[in-house]
Amino acid sequence: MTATIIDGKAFAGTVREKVAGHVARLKEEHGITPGLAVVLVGEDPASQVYVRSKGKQTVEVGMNSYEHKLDADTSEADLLALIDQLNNDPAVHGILVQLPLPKHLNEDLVINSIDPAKDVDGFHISNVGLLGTGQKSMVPCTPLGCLMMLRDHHGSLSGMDAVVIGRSNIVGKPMAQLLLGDSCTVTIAHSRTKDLADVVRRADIVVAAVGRPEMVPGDWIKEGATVIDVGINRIDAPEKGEGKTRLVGDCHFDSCAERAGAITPVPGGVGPMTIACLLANTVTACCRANGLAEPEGLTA
Ligand SMILES: Nc1nc(=O)c2c([nH]1)NC[C@@H]1CN(c3ccc(C(=O)N[C@@H](CCC(=O)O)C(=O)O)cc3)C=[N+]21
Repeated sequence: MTATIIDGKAFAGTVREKVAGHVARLKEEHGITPGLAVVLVGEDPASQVYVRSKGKQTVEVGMNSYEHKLDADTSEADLLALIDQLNNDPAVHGILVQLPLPKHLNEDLVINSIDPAKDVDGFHISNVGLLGTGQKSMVPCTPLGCLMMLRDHHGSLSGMDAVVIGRSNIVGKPMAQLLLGDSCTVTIAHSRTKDLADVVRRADIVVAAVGRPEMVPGDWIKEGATVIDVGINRIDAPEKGEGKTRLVGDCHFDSCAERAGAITPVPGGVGPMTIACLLANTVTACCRANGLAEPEGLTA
């Protein structure tokens, strides 16, 4: 079998169009412009790229973007004071604090100081609990993007065997909750899992989110399975010239594509959907804050 490529870049474009439509309606009918605040502490180059691209897309769909860049040695008190200010700013409907934070800052404390209603990353303990109990919450962007692509490809996911490789709070665990919510039989595998190859071979849906370049080979993939590759790893590419690099996923693309029924590429798969879902979550947060109907097709 040669896999269908799930084009996350194109799908993200359609999500952004939907978001733009809701933003236009919020402006015309209610005089409200959704606003997203992004806080970046320090100067990690990869984070700067991500924050810039996010700010650009926020403006492109008609929303307000507020960027706060703080020095790497910013104190916890100063960061918490900024979050408090954003929590109380009615023009700000979504707040994202770029992770990872510099070592001297307590990530859990910082995330849990964000108003859960503005927590467009869905990382606040309150949103984690709401998702785990099947209540309305803000859903983490990467898993939400993966779910949208899976639903689009399969329609119903009910009864499918899903294996999530990776148990992080930002991808693995919320992804498992969402798949369970769609009635999959869910296994969460990780670095201590015994016979990982055999566990993955049972899966109709494989979500790889470990951050290890090309660790899943094609012979782990059941014939016809759907592979969602969350990994974005930069590796050396001497074949492109000295000092050159390229992006690869957690799955070995060519061999997995030979066995899978469908697969997401890296780049152009989950990454663009993550940013599109951040915009979607901001519109959702804005609607909820104003007591308006949820935007259709943009929530879990
Ligand atoms: N609070 C917080 N929320 C996040 O959502 C968050 C974060 N912190 N910290 C960093 C990671 C990383 N992340 C990416 C999103 C999109 C691409 C993306 O669109 N990647 C392109 C490739 C980009 C390139 O060429 O380098 C692609 O996969 O096609 C990458 C990385 C969000 N993150």
